[in-house]
Amino acid sequence: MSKEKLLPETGEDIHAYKDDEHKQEDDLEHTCLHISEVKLTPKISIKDLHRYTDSGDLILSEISLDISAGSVLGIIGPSGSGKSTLLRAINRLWEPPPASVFLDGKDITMLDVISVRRRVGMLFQLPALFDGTVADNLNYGPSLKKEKLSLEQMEELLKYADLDAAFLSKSVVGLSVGQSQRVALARTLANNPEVLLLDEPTSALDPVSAQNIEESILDLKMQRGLTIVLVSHSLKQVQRIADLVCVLVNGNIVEITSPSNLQHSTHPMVQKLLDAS
Ligand SMILES: Nc1ncnc2c1ncn2[C@@H]1O[C@H](COP(=O)(O)OP(=O)(O)OP(=O)(O)O)[C@@H](O)[C@H]1O
Repeated sequence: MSKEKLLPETGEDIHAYKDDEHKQEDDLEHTCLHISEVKLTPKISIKDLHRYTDSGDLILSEISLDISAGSVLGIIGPSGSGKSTLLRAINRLWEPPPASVFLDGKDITMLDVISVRRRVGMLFQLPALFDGTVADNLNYGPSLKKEKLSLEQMEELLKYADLDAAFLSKSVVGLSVGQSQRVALARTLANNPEVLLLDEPTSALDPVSAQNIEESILDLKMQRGLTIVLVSHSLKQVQRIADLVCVLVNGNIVEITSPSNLQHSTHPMVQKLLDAS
């Protein structure tokens, strides 16, 4: 139906119509603003995060960065530069100062810690599994919510972790470090996290398994829309899979850039990392 046919005949009503039209435009503007605001809110936002040891030594200094939803942030830097400490702040493995780490715009110190850890899953460098079978381990998180994974779901989780379905009935005792690390990845994914924190997830893997895990990380981003923060010692790995690279040196961010731009960095540590890679 055309607008002309809808126009009322009296002047007063015309104003009413125009007001209505403006209201609709305003509503539309509001909706658009709302949608763009939602899109612009980073999944994780870190503002002036700092940490000192009990003896007053600096571990992290004034760290600020935003991580977009559905992206992979790679964190690299020399040993002891604060990478794991930064990662651990994001799911409150240590308590960051108030208003320094935000999840979907909410200060994580104001959220229930269990729900933060469910939404933000973490895979440790040396993961500890519970006694029992691989299936028991996968079901641990869901069982806390009185849920049980189907065989199909468990197989899918193992696939992301580059493990064969035959592992489900195996006891975790006797698994190699690399296999344990992959079971731990599947167990983390079983909680359906929105964010995945990975602390050197391929450090104990052979090159082929490492490549498969890298592909899984990209699948998790593309298929499940996960936001992923990856700490790695391999600059090449970060360049292969990250959307953004953050370089930490002595607890400070010295560079945040795209993987392709990293080579243009003038920071000596970045040059050193590039030369060594
Ligand atoms: N709870 C703590 N108490 C005292 N010192 C700490 C604590 N946590 C971390 N540190 C120190 O802070 C520094 C950064 O440690 P962190 O593990 O974050 O570094 P990293 O970059 O992940 O190192 P790596 O690459 O070797 O794993 C190190 O010097 C470490 O000894």
